[in-house]
Amino acid sequence: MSLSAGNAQQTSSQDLSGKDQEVHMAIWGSVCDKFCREFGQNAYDTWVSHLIFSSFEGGVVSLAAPTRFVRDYIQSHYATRLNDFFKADLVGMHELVIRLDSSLQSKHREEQAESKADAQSGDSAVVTSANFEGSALDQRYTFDSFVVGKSNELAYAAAKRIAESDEIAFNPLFIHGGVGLGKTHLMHAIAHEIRRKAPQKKVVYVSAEKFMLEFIAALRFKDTHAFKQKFRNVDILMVDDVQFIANKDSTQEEFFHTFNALVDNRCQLIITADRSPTELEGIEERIVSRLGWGLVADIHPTDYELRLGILQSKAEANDKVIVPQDVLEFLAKRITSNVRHLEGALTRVMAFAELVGRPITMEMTRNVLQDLIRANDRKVTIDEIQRTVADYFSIRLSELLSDRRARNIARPRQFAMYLCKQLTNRSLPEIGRKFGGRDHTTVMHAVRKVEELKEQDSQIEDDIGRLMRQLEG
Ligand SMILES: Nc1ncnc2c1ncn2[C@@H]1O[C@H](COP(=O)(O)OP(=O)(O)OP(=O)(O)O)[C@@H](O)[C@H]1O
Repeated sequence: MSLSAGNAQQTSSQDLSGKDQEVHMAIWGSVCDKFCREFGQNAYDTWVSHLIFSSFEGGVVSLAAPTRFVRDYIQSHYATRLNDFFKADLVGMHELVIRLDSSLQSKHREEQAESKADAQSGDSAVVTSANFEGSALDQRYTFDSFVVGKSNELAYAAAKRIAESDEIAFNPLFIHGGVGLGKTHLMHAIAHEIRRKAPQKKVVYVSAEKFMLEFIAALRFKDTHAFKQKFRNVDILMVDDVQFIANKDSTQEEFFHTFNALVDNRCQLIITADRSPTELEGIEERIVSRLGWGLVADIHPTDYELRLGILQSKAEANDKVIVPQDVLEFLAKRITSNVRHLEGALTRVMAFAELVGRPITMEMTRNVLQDLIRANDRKVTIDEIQRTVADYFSIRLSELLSDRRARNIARPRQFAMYLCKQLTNRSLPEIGRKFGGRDHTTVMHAVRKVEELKEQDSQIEDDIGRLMRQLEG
């Protein structure tokens, strides 16, 4: 992971010295690295890159932020995870403090002014070619490196069509799917391909978060004209993770007008989100309906064959260590959560083998990946729970999901909701939606009811125990 401008290495030298400083710099670098992996380069560039590592004293890590806005945002959105990352690397660390250091402000302002001037001149620091503006593109994310399977073939075909065709076949292209399944990869691949084939076309790729931040900056600098110019004067606009603008009213207003202007001018829009347009919460209806105007392509969770294909292509791209086929198969079988974790697992095993200078074996893989394998083993899906509960009580799945209130159907339904809450990370509204669009209060009621029943009735406790073992086993 490359960290831009070497910011990860920034520390306040007056507080640290010699070997300590080296160690702390390395740890800060590793924390930034983990942050990038979890939240992405955009979030890093926008927020964490402005922090300075000040000190580590008496178990307290102190970071400095240049402005109150940056500090508060990081505090409320990322501090918990930063804290976890530090704790994993820094023995004896028990608290993270982010303080305001106004002496950093002038530097921060200079950087902002620079990037603003760059944006206006079309020569921003993150511009990667004459026709490309926005956030930096990852060079690895191309169509060639994207492995196609059943779960992503529609999104892949649509992305290819947009990259290769001069006509607008559908507008917008809306790609949605769970975390780490390749949405950003496909967007970058489109941008690379257009850059290669039609260098005269102007392409802007931006995360929805960056879109919002630039909009806020434009309002602050009273420069919305430049903002509009940048986002409306393009051939192709790509907005990644649009769910981010949920409940951000002014940004949605601006996004709405940008959307309309681009569609009116017959410019291509490509948008991604973690769920379908109709499932987006906190986004205005007029935007939701527009998001569904063109082609909505979803990327489903990967199947075994696709995971193995991805692993094989990544292993082949590495010429330093050989990864045996049984290890690839083992990973494809056991790491099912998402492609980012799958890649991370392979990278970890390869890095370990390279460091210790030994060939990769199954035993080494199991040892190195203990935690990941355990985390994946616990993963159960809502669909599996529904099927298992329906089978257990000998009712049809359609009955379980229906509105029927008869006790022999309603009770298993409550059991299934309870198990979803216990065995998955899904929120109550998400669980409700998977049970025929029920409200989150219904799920909450079911969870409480089953908890009560378990206390009162040993048969029910027994049933729940058996179902849990069946699902986890
Ligand atoms: N089909 C695939 N072939 C090859 N690599 C893939 C595939 N799908 C995902 N990846 C890789 O998995 C990683 C995560 O993908 P990406 O960042 O595109 O996910 P995402 O869907 O945008 O996730 P998020 O919702 O977190 O933004 C990337 O390194 C990407 O290259």
